[in-house]
Amino acid sequence: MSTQEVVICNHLENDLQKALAKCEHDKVFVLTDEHTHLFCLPVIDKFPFLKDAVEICIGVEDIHKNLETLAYVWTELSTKGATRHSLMINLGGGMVTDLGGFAAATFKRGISMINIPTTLLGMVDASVGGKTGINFNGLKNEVGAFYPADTVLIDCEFLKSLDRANLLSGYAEMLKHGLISNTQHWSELVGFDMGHIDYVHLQRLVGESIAVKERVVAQDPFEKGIRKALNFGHTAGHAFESFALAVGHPVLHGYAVAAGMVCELYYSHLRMGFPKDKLRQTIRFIKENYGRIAFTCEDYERLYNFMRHDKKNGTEGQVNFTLISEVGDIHINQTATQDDIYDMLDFYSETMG
Ligand SMILES: NC(=O)c1ccc[n+]([C@@H]2O[C@H](COP(=O)([O-])OP(=O)(O)OC[C@H]3O[C@@H](n4cnc5c(N)ncnc54)[C@H](O)[C@@H]3O)[C@@H](O)[C@H]2O)c1
Ligand SMILES: O=C(O)C(=O)C[C@@H](O)[C@H](O)[C@H](O)COP(=O)(O)O
Ligand SMILES: [Zn+2]
Repeated sequence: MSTQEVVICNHLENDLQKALAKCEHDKVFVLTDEHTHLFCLPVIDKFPFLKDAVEICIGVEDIHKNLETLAYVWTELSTKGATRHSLMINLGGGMVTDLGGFAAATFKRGISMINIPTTLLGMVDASVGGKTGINFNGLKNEVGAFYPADTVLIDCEFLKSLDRANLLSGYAEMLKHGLISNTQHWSELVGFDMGHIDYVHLQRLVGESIAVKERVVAQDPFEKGIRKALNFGHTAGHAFESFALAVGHPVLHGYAVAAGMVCELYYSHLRMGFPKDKLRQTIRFIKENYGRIAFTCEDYERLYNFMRHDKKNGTEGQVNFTLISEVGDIHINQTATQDDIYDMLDFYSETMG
């Protein structure tokens, strides 16, 4: 996989101009969604070097991360003169960078791409590392490609217009990075006051979080092994997310991952001896900030069936998890039975009230 440059910006206009100069291109397309069109596009569309850029705007949130939207983006590229030498700027959260990334990966077999993430989740996770894709057949990220952006530009100024729920959603992935990295980073994250956000402190934590992700991706870009650490909380989390979407009460990705981490930390404690005090402290933080995902024991089989589609599963049809025996001590390819999974769901329901 080609290398990707992540730039923490101190002057977005200059940094974007440099990133564009690195990729020879004939035409620039800017992908936005209806919110980033309003809140974020005005920051960049005044840059003189973007005066001829063509905007493609799509609907918001995961309900639009689908084949129909992807086909719309392909159509816009095709009819508005994109060539193999065109360049796409994805300006948005993970939904835009995932779908836009997959559009860029596939249009004429691949055009250049720059990510400008505008959500916390986009900055610390989705825009970095090359996973792109769409939801399909009711399943999260069922179709996609590894296709890293040439450059990722991080400008935390965009966070000023982001609502609290989406800040928390991104923070859940930061907490995941804490759990898979080191106790000091984890401890700072669970001690952070989400009630009164200190943006200067948050910006430093963003930089550290991106570094955790970059380190893991550099070791295993195609998720053959250790990259599965970045999927901690996602076997259960994606099942919650797909289930919530299917029953018509979508939840934000990070909220589903936070719930998934409760289940998978509990199982890490049972199977791997993850320490009880850290389990309690992490769950307390999640309970206070994220509340509970709604499901009953009648839904267990459906949730289990979603987990059977997880990409980390082996060939034998078992459900695989990434577990941790301590903060930063990662155990990939850990199988759980259907009973184990029902036990995790019982634990979640009892603990989260
Ligand atoms: N590729 C990866 O490695 C990876 C990692 C994590 C998550 N994801 C995917 O990312 C998606 C979630 O991304 P997300 O949480 O960024 O959600 P999102 O992209 O849906 O954005 C959340 C909301 O915030 C709005 N928004 C974006 N920037 C804004 C700003 N600066 N000000 C105001 N509003 C703004 C969006 O329009 C949207 O309504 C999911 O599809 C998830 O599966 C991918
Ligand atoms: O970058 C990775 O690797 C991740 O797993 C990051 C996750 O936070 C992210 O949600 C990713 O999109 C999940 O991918 P999937 O392969 O489980 O669909
Ligand atoms: Zn995720």
